[in-house]
This record gives sequence, structure tokens and C-alpha cells, in this order.
Amino acid sequence: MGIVKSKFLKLNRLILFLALSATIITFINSFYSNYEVQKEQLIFQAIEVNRAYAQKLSDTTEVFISSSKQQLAYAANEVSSQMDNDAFLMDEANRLKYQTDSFNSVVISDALGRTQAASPETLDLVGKQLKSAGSKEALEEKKALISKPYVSTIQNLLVFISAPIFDKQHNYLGFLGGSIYLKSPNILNQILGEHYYKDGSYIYVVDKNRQILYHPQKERIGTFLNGNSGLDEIISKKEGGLLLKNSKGIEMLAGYSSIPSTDWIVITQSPLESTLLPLTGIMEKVILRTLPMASAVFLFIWLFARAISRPLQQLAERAKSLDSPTVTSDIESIDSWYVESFSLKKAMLSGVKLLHNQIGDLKRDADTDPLTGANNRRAFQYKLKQLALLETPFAILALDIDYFKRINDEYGHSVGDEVLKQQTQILQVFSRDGDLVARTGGEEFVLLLKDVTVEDAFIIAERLRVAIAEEAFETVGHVTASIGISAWTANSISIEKTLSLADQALYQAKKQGRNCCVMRSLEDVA
Ligand SMILES: Nc1nc2c(ncn2[C@@H]2O[C@H](COP(=O)(O)OP(=O)(O)OP(=O)(O)O)[C@@H](O)[C@H]2O)c(=O)[nH]1
Repeated sequence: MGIVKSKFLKLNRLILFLALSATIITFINSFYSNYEVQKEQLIFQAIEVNRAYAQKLSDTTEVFISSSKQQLAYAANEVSSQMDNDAFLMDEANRLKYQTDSFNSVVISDALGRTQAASPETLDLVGKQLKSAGSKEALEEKKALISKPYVSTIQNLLVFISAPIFDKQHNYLGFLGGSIYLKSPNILNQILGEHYYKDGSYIYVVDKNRQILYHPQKERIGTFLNGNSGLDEIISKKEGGLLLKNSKGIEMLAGYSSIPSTDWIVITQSPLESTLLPLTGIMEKVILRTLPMASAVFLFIWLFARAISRPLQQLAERAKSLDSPTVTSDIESIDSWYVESFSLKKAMLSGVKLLHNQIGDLKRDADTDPLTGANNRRAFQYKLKQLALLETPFAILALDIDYFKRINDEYGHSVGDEVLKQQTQILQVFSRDGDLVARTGGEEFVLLLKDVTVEDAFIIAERLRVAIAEEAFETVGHVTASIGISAWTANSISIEKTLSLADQALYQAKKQGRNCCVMRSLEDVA
């Protein structure tokens, strides 16, 4: 036999599916939110660290530039009264060059741009006309200056810091300037260059014209920065942090801060990818920590849902066997622990009670003769089958009222009905537990006697006959009846034959003049 697949899902599976999807969705959701929060946090922290670091470097550089400018201003003041003293000027130039690492070269120029002193002496500039952009700017502006980066006559990329020299009457006497070679070792790239991280982080410095003043890749110093997605924002805001794509298209988390006295901007940045590397480990931990709770939640939902579905399933199961004799106690034993299932259980119990009552009524109606209340032929046949199955011996008294037609004719049909009812009552008196009184035809009755031999049945039939004859029937007075008797035992004659014998005996009784009993036994068959 093939298994018939139902198109409906089982409640248990539905609940399992519901619990599982609820848990998975919650788990994914919490994992995703966690991931996003952690990612944001890491990005925010990296930008903030870079910003703070860029600020620290710009502050340090600012201090260095200010102190360089101060040194030059101080020296300019010193040399103002000694502009004719070449030895003094040379000493001063050397002192500025060698006392600190601030400058790669130092020059002292007169008001016409002729070099009065230069250090290191290898530059061989003394007496020569200065033509560099920084020198020209210093001569024109006659004030303290920091030049844009430019390439000097001896092919050094440099910035030039200068201080004007005035005499006491404030006549312009020339300038004193220090060069910082951007590609050579000096304090500036010591400050910036020591901070190069292995995780791909690096620092670079640009001016507001996008020219690179410092970069870990030396060859890029002096070039202009292109293709950096964040540079416009960096130049306009001067202070802050952002996610940008560098000139190679790599996503970088950058912090930046400008150096106020120069308008240079220090940018420190680290690759987004390496910043987010710890995320994998963090998320693994999140999963490991969330899993036990998620499993516990799943188990709880599942068990709880099962507890909800159990009474419904049990009720549904019982509903399949409402005809079972134990169905009421089976339903009563179901633990309906919440209101809805309890109401359902109550409704089912009422339904079962109603159903059983109706079945009882129908069964009674189907087995009963409506006029007399005695069993009908159908119930009689059923009883015969039962006794035969159980091999219980029995005797049959087939009874017919004598001249009943005359009663009907003389007193009317309804009086005849009353006689039939009274007759039934007399038969009931003779019927014990397990016996059966049935009306099998118009005025024909049967009394079925369990575990009774044909001889005993005859004695009972005689008593019955006498009882009927002595009964005072309403309106009609006395009535008699004829009785035919036969009996059945297992392994003897068939039931049909037994009935037929009783009928034959009754016929014989009628023939003998009525109001008598005739018995037919097995011997009569033989
Ligand atoms: N009042 C009434 N009469 C019925 C009912 N069923 C059958 N009868 C009548 O019962 C009578 C039976 O008559 P018969 O079979 O001739 O038998 P009888 O007159 O009793 O004569 P014997 O049996 O030979 O003694 C008929 O007149 C039927 O109409 C019933 O339910 N009520």
C-alpha cells in the first residue's frame, strides 16, 4: 500500500520551520548589525587615530618651522650691523647651517641679491648673483618668507625660508635664507619619515597646490598629486578625516591637519582592507558567543511551540476515532493547558456526547417497533446472529393472537392496537435478562429464551398462554393466543430451520383449535 502524501503540512513541522526561520533570521540580523557596527567603529577609530597623528605631526612641524624662522630672524638682526664683515657673515652662515640640522644650506645676500656668505662653502656662491625663485621672492617682498617648492640652480628640490635684514634706520640690507632640500636628509623628513607602518599606512605632505613635499616614495616628492579622491576636501577643510581612494585606486582611511604657517597639509592614511582585517576575528567571536544563545532560543521556541501544538494534535487524533467506546475518557485525559485548547476539548466532549446520544436514539429507533415498544424483526435477527456466534443455545416461542381480525372488526383498529400493546407487556414479564421480545408481524410475536431447552421452553409457553388467556384486556375482555416452540443448540440444525420449526408448530397449534402450545424438536426434523 502506497503512502498517501497530504497536501497539508504537519503542525509540528510548521512550528519547527517557524522556530528555525525565526532563529536564523534573528541570528543573521544580529550578525549583520554587529558586523556593520564593528566595521563603522573600526573605520571611525582608524580615521580618528590618523587624524590625531596628522595633527601631532603638523604641530611638531609647525614648531620646527617657527623655530627655523626665529633662528633666521635672530641671525638677520645680528648680521645687520656686520654686513661689511665677511668673516662674521661667514661664521654666522656656518653657525646656522651646522648648529642644528634645520637647513641644508644657508646664504646671506645683500639688497641686490649678491651672495655675501654661503654655507656649506662647497656651494661656491660667495660674490655671485642669486637667481633662484626663493631669492628673487625674498628680494621683492623684503619680509620673512617660506617659498613654494622649486628646483635650485644646482638641481635640488627645496623650500627656502628667509628673513629680511634691516639696519637700525630700517633700510633694507638684504636677506638671510635657509634651504631645506626636500629629497635630502634634514629635520623635516626626520620628523615625518620615521613613521612608516608595516600595515600599509603612510604619511605624505602636500601644499595647497597639490605639490607633494614629503612622501615615503622619494621620487614622488615635487610631483603634483592627481587621482586622489579626497584631496579637494582635504585642501578646503584643512583639518579632519575621511575615506578616500588614493592615486592607485586603493581605499584609504585618512586623517589630515594643516601646518598653519605654511599651508602645507600633513596626511596620514591606512588601507581600509588592513583596518578591517581584525573584523573577521571579531565576527568569529560574535558567532561563537551568539550561537549558544541562538540555539537555546531555538530550543525554547521549539519546545514551547510543541507544547502548544500537543493538545491540538491529540484532539485531532481523537477526532479520527469518535466511534471508539473510550473516546470520551481519551479526550478527557488530554492536558489542554491553555484556554483555546480547553474550549476545543470541551466542544469536542459535548459533540461526542451529542453524537453518542443520537447514535443511541437512532439505534433504538432502528430496533424498535413503534406501536408496542417491543424489538422489531431486525433486532430479532441481530440477536439470533449474536447467539449463534457465541454458540449460546436458545428457544423460540412464536406467538400469534387468535382471531385478531375479529377484534379489529368488532371493536375497531385502535382497540386492536391496545390489545397488541397489552400483549407485549405480558411477554415482557416472561422475558429475563438476555431474552428478547419482538413483534415480527401484525399480531405475531416472538419470545426468544436464552439457554433454555425445548422442553423447558414448552413449560414457559404454557404458562404464557395461560397468563394471556387469564388477562382481562380492556374493552375486549379475554383473548387467547397460540404458541409454536422450537430450540437451537450449536452443531444441531440451522437457525433458519429452527425458525421454520417454530412456525410449523404455531401452524399446528392453530390447526389443533388455537389457545394451545405445540413444540417441535430435532427429532421432528429427523
Ligand atoms: N389493530 C391492528 N390490527 C392489525 C395490525 N397488524 C395486523 N392487524 C390485523 O390482524 C389481523 C390478522 O388476521 P389474520 O391473519 O386473518 O388472523 P386472525 O384473525 O388472528 O386469525 P387466526 O390467526 O387464524 O387466529 C388482520 O385483520 C390485520 O388487519 C395492527 O398493527 N393493528
